[in-house]
Amino acid sequence: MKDQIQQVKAALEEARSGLNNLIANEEALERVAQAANLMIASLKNGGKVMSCGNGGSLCDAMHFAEELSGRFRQDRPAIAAMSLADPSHMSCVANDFGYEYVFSRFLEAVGKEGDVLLAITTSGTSKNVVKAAQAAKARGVRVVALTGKSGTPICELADVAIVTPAGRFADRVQELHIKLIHIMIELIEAGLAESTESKEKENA
Ligand SMILES: O=C(CO)[C@@H](O)[C@H](O)[C@H](O)[C@H](O)COP(=O)(O)O
Ligand SMILES: [Zn+2]
Repeated sequence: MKDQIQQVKAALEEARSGLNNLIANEEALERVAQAANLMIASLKNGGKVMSCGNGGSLCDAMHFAEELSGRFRQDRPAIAAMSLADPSHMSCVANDFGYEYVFSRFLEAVGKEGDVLLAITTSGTSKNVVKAAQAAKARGVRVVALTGKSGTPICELADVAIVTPAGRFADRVQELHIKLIHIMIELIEAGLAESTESKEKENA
C-alpha cells in the first residue's frame, strides 16, 4: 500500500511538472488562442468544427465536440461541432478501404471550405489523423493540431500546431490536451457570446 501511494504521488508530480512546463511555454499558449480564434471565425461565418484522434485522443475529440454541440458550463445556443467518430462509418471504411482512411473519408463527406478540423495525435504520426489533415487542406478546411511532438507530419500540415511535450508517455500528453480542450471551449464560448452581444447592441 505504501508503495502504491508513492506511485500515485510520483504520477501526480510528473503531471504537475508537465503542466508547469506548459504554463511557461508562451508559444504554446499563444497557439491555443490562435486556434480558438480560427474556430470562432469559422463558426461566426456559418462553418463548423470537426475533430478526430485515436484511442484516448478519440475520446478527447468526442469530448470536445459534444461540449460545443451540447453543453459545457452553462446553457447557450448549440455550437456546430462534430467528432468524425461514427462507429458504423469507421467499421465500413476500415473494412473496405483501410483504417488510415476512417477520418479522411468522413471529412470528404461532411467538410466544407471554411470549416476547422481539430486533429489530435500525441505522437504526431498516426496515419489516419495525418490523412484527415491532408483531406482538410485539399478542401479549404483549416487544421488545428494538438500533439506532443514538434517536427512531426501533423505539425507540417497544421495551420496552428499546439505542441505539449510531457515525457515518454501518451497519457501525460493527453492530460494536457484535455485541459487545453476545455480552455479552447471557454475561449470559443466567450468569443461567440461577444459577437452576439455586439449584434444585439447594433439592433437595439
Ligand atoms: O489513450 C491512450 C494512451 O493514454 C491510448 O489509447 C492511445 O490513445 C493510443 O495508443 C493511440 O493509438 C495513440 O495514437 P496517437 O496519439 O499517437 O495518434
Ligand atoms: Zn469536459
